[in-house]
Amino acid sequence: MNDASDSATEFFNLSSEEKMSLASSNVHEPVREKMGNYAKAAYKLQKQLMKVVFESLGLNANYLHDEIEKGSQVMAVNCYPACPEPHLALGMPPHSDYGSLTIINQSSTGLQIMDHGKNWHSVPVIEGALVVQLGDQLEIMSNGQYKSVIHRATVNSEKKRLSIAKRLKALELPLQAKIAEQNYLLNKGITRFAHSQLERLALAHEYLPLERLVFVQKERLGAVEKERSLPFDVAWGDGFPSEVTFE
Ligand SMILES: O=C(O)CCC(=O)C(=O)O
Ligand SMILES: [Fe+2]
Repeated sequence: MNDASDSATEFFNLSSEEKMSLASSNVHEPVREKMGNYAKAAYKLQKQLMKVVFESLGLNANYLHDEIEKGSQVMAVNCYPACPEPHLALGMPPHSDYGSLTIINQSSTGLQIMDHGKNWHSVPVIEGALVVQLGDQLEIMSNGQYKSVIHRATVNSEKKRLSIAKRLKALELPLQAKIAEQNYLLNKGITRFAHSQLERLALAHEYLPLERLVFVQKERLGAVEKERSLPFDVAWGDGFPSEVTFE
């Protein structure tokens, strides 16, 4: 943990030229060693946590094993310089992460999460502790039993803040999870196809909380339905079977 934080600090203290000199397409270069070790350790932890989550849902601990192995891992190292007017600025706007699990290592307070009453709470920094956040994919997979947390990053007037966010997203949900996803989204008034479109939009625009995606989709759906007078699934369907049986 400390190695990764130190590497991030060292990196952001470099000049632009020095930063450029470290650019490479080889993720195994020695310069990446400390961060690479951290990424590996965080990935191991994420996989263990996914097992616990699946077990808590009454599923096999190895559920989605292959999809997780083949899924994507992104490590974002965020640097928020000190801001003279922190009440007027945000380091990162409110969003939920689109993957399953994110592990955050923050150098100082700044991460805030939103509760049901839409109040913001600061996540304390506890020496040696990491923050685990659930993302949209887990909310969808668990049919809403687990909630994707809406969070944001505030800035500080005196000191620069660093955070390392290690994200994990399973590749493609298998059929059973897709059914759950489809039902969940349908309950919210959104088709899976439209969700995937919106997910792409979210990726392109970096972040959009799930609730916001649903809202945007509903707005669009209203417009499309009016325009074409077609039933919900026909207007936005993706060929996903409406009835599937399991053994
Ligand atoms: O800086 C933080 O604590 C939050 C970072 C974050 O939410 C992200 O990278 O997705
Ligand atoms: Fe995030």
